[in-house]
Amino acid sequence: MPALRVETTACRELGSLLPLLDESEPLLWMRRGFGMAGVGTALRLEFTGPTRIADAAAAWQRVVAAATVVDPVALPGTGLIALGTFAFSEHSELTSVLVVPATIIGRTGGQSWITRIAIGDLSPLVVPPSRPLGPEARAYLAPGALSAAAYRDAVGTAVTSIRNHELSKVVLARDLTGQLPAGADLRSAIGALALGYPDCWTFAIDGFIGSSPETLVGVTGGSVTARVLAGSAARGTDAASDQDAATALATSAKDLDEHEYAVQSVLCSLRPHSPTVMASELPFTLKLPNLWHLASDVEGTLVDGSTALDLVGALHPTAAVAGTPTPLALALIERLEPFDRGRYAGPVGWVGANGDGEWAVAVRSAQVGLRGDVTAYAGAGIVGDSVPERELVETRLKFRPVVEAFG
Ligand SMILES: C=C(O[C@@H]1C=C(C(=O)O)C=C[C@H]1O)C(=O)O
Repeated sequence: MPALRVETTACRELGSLLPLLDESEPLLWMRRGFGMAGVGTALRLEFTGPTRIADAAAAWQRVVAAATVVDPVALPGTGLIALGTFAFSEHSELTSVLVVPATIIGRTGGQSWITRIAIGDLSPLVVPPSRPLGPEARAYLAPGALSAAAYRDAVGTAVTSIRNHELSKVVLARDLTGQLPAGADLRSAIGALALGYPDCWTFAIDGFIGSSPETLVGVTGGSVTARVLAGSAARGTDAASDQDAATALATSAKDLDEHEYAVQSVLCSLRPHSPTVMASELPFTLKLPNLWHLASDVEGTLVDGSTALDLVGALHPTAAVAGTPTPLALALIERLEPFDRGRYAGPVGWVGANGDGEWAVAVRSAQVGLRGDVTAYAGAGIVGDSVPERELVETRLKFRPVVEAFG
């Protein structure tokens, strides 16, 4: 493992992180304008296959052990960090990566910082140039391998399997594809996501961009948190119908069922690491610009010194994006989805030298290839009462952030 030199320096408030990003290789983790932007790459590690997350956790320990870190700021996100994105499936063709940026610009409410990272000598301390965002990165996204009709059929097949008691829940996705013009500035699509969905985690790593409302896991100083989302409804068209939609969601037996599977999968995976981990008794309704979601916050204290990456490995894939029981749900996904999900619904986030980190479930996302090809996926949790047409409409609403960002 190369020996990284790392130095964090406090700096004046630098304003929006977006103009600092590289147009073609943006690196970002941000919520409500706060977070980290990366420029350049000091180290890139790639992983594939069933042990991709465990391999990344082990590799990260070796990177940390070999690094020399000077970090007088000592806040979450300062010092040595890697941004990461993992493929959903162990069979995925797409690589999972940890990227250690060469320069990180970070900001929280009260503090901004610059971290320089290099294998040899550190570069002089300079603020990366701020460049105005280019014209909109427009791509028309159309159905890919799974048409709307084929998606309804797949949902119908899944409902039959569930009613035959083969499994309890499966999350089925469909795909949209499009093409960006040459030289498109990805930062405008990322900016649209960040502006439209300020309470979500907006990310950009290795061409994978999105704005996720769902925390897979957060680790800070021995505490673990997660926000489970499952169960969705369209927003109303006026205040009264919007309230009705939220109330209907909060009392829908179908959605509460779907949600409970997701909460139980997270609690079961975390319990070995945090025996006292708990979720709120009832889910709350989380309001996003495009949807209502049923949400539960989970909290616990870690007893075994697990790092954020260890817990990512323990949690992925949750029932919010795979189903219950997990192996049967994954097998049905493989059978009914005629595509590789890539990093969609996989873990995306960052890990620090002390193992702290924040990871989201990479929904509301799109992968941009080297030739500007865009692939996006959105899915819905299917249970015995699911109606194919309604699930199709739900995926349409879930595509909205990405479709509008490229629109
Ligand atoms: C699968 C997606 O979202 C997940 C599924 C949800 C549901 O089925 O209600 C809600 C939030 C996410 O956990 C997606 O956005 O593609």
